[in-house]
Amino acid sequence: FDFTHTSRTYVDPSTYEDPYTAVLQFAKEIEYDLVNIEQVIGRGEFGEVCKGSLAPYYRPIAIKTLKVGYSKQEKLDFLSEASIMGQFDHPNVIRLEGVVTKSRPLMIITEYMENGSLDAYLKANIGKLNSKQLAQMLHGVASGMKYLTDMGYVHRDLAARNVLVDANLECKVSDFGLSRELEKVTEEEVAMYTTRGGMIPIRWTALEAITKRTFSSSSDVWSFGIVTWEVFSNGERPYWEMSNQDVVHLVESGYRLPPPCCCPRSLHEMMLECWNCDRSRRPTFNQLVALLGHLINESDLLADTVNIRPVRDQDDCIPELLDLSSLGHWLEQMHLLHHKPSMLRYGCVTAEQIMRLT
Ligand SMILES: CCCCn1c(-c2ccccc2C)cn2c3c(=O)[nH]c(=O)n(C)c3nc12
Repeated sequence: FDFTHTSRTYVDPSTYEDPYTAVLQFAKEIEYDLVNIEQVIGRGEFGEVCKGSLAPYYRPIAIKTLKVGYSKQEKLDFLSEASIMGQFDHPNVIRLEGVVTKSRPLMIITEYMENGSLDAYLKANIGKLNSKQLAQMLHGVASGMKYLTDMGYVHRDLAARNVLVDANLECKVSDFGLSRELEKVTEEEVAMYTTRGGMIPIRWTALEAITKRTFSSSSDVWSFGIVTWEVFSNGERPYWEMSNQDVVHLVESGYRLPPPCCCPRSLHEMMLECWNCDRSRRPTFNQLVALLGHLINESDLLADTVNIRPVRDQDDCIPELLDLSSLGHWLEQMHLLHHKPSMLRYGCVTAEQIMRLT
């Protein structure tokens, strides 16, 4: 037995018959009067997400509330998220402050992340983050996922929308539901298969998890590859407007997302490793943390981008031109040229270049 590796294993809250016992086992009950709700910052399916502060020090907090009229199952899922979060203690996993269960509405209270969810942050900061900063953000996500894997927790919904960003651009894994909050996955993304009554967001989920419902830390690694693509694509939607059906067929036939505009070759290679159809051949989060750490410390991370930056005068702010041979080739192979409009929004190719593709 390896005594050096003392990882506490995560306890599935559904092993407790009473959800209240589970949540108070892992979460601190907070006095409702100490919670100051300041403003609504998001809307979950179960209720609102608010920014607030916690007396007596008025530390900034985020609060998830469970709306009145919730079902028994919704209460179970709501409390189980707190029971799960309360077991974790890592700088790259959102920290639980406590819960309000002795008054209504039920609340889950966490540390406050000033820069919100990663997908929204990327869309709001297009072109402002360099490859090294993006790789550092991914290093944080991978570190959080390594910790969760060591704790024996499989996330099943790792996506940029479920990662939060603090004031120092530190990224923290969030969203520990047992079933998935619908509003995060549109109806169109709901797969036919579900595991425990939850919904599966197809374009982030490993093939074997979609077809055989085998979720594992290796299927979380596949999702991490998709998050890497999102991070280097300014929060672009994976597979653009393609239908779920197309995504599954495309991936089953071995196709993979192309390198994002201005993405270092090493990062796209890492994505492809995460998307190996044989899950035993994918890297572990341990290896991903080490690889990203190495790339960040290597000074020339920027050097090996996939796209050749044309020599332009300084004030020219036109983004990198895509290496169209790869993009055009990829689109052609998949007869996806009808996705031209979305490629234009993609921000790296011009209309005239797309026309040249046809
Ligand atoms: C993807 C997470 C959505 C809900 N949520 C949470 C959160 C997440 C899980 C349990 C409880 C809470 C309050 C913190 N924060 C935050 C935050 O700290 N800062 C933010 O700006 N936003 C939008 C947040 N949204 C949340």
